Amino acid sequence: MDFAEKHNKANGFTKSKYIRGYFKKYSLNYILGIIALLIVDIAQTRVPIIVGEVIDGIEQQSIELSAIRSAIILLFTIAGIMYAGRMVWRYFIYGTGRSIERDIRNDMFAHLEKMSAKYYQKHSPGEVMAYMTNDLEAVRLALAHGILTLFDVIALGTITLFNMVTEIDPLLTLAAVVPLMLIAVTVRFAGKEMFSRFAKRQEAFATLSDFVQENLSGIKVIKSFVQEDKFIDAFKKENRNNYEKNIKLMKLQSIMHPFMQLISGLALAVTIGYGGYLTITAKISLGEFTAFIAYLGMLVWPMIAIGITINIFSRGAASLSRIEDILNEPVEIKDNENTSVVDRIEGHIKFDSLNYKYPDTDNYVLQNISFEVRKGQTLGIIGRTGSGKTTLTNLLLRIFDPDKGSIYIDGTDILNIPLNLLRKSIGYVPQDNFLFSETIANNIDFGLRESNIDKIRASAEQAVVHDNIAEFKDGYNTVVGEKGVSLSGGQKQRISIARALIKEPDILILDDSVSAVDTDTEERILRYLKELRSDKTNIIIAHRISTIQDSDLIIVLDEGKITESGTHEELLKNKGLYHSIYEKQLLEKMLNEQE
Ligand SMILES: Nc1ncnc2c1ncn2[C@@H]1O[C@H](COP(=O)(O)OP(=O)(O)OP(=O)(O)O)[C@@H](O)[C@H]1O
Repeated sequence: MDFAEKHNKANGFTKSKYIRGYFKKYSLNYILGIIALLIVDIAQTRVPIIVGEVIDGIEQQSIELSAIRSAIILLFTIAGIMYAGRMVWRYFIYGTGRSIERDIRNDMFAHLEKMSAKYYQKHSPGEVMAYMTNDLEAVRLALAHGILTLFDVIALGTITLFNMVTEIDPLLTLAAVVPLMLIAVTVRFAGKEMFSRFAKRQEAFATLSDFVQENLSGIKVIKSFVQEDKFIDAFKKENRNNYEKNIKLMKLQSIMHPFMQLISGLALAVTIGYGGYLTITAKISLGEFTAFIAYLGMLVWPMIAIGITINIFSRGAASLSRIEDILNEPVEIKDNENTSVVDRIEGHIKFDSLNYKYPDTDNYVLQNISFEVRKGQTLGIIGRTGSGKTTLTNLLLRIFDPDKGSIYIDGTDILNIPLNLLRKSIGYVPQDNFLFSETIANNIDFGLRESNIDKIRASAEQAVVHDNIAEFKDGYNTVVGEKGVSLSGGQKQRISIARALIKEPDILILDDSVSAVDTDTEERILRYLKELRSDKTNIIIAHRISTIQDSDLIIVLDEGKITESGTHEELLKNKGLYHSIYEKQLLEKMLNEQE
């Protein structure tokens, strides 16, 4: 991006409607902060004049002690004003930056919660996290530090230059300021490189952190495959990269800082040379000369800050546009004008010639799917891995919407059922049964949030996990470790089942949810389901025939198509895929029993 483009982007920052809404909301804070800043700048630029007058008085031996006392009192008063003023602007401007950052983060999170699975397929968690951290940070910097330096540069620069020109000498001002401008130009252009090196350093650090995090999560796998040395070497590489990026940044900083000091020194040399001459030839007084030197010191900061401010706004604008892209991303799966006023779901499901393919893929993973399950019936789904079973349930939950064909519940197209009602009416036990790092009770109560321990316990009993939970020292208050590490796979599965059962959903979906439990426990769970949910709809996906053989309807999925459907007995008679899976599993069982 070239200078002009970036400059336009800087304008873009304040032109953004979204950010202008926040400027408006916090306008009073900004106004108070800027007023405080102006007062500080005005007070600060009085100091050299007062000191200069005292010096002149002393030199000409015309000053009274009482005048020195008044000058000291005035200087103290100015120091007091500057102290209070700096506190005020810090509070209002930096505080407002933090407030807007908090508000934007809330906006982003609320919007991200509405985004569909399709969105997350295109945007990785790492990318989304970068928007929520690095980009937001860049925007906050513009909102706080950027605004502050912008006004400070204008106010302090103008007042100081005005005082130098009107109170001391215009030509001396020109002679001293020209070298100082080199600082502004240097910061502006070297600053671009500095930001780029800074971003690379951040990136290297983020990669390093991700590496450590993944390593720690997968430490058991690493150890069991004796891969520690490989990971140590890979870590060294990442760590070296991080070191190099830091050194690159440091190198530039170590060139820039002394260079700026050199330029300030040059400006001072010019001032002392030419200003000294003007003093000796009595064109300006000694007091004015010292005041001028003090002003020169005050001008260094605005010169540095011009470049910094432009860079901060450019970066802020680029980050803001990325954040706005997220906020403007349309919510794909939502209620629409055709949403009907249904307030209850009975559970009669009908798939009608449904087809689905994932975004950015060519093949339909579901083709021409049609079947019907009535309220009170259980549907069993079986099929090889990758045959489309999970996809089918995700379409029912509207995690995705179908490309062709429809799904009806109680005769209404699910696209027209209020989304909240649809999802509230379905108890879903996903294959990867994710648990939150909270207590077991809260994990089970997740969809209800009633904190009714009797209900929590009852659903844990139905999921045959109560006895396990009772054995834990803290029982239902046991906090599930990160990603459920303290629980076995089977326990996690059954807690997820309890979480679905507590909702007493009209439709229950178990996606391969009893695969990690032994057959006796599985039988007990299925028995409970039969007793408790005989008047509700159940969908059970399984790889084991024993899990689904009692279903009212079983469908066999193969490469996205229903190749067989019927009851267990009917399917066995068919002698198709179902029959061959059955035979295989029967043989496996017999062999296991013989062992
Ligand atoms: N998010 C996705 N993007 C692209 N393709 C996907 C996605 N999720 C699944 N697929 C593909 O869709 C097909 C069906 O996957 P699905 O998870 O529905 O199968 P499944 O029958 O549930 O498998 P399993 O028994 O292993 O759970 C597979 O070929 C899979 O690779």
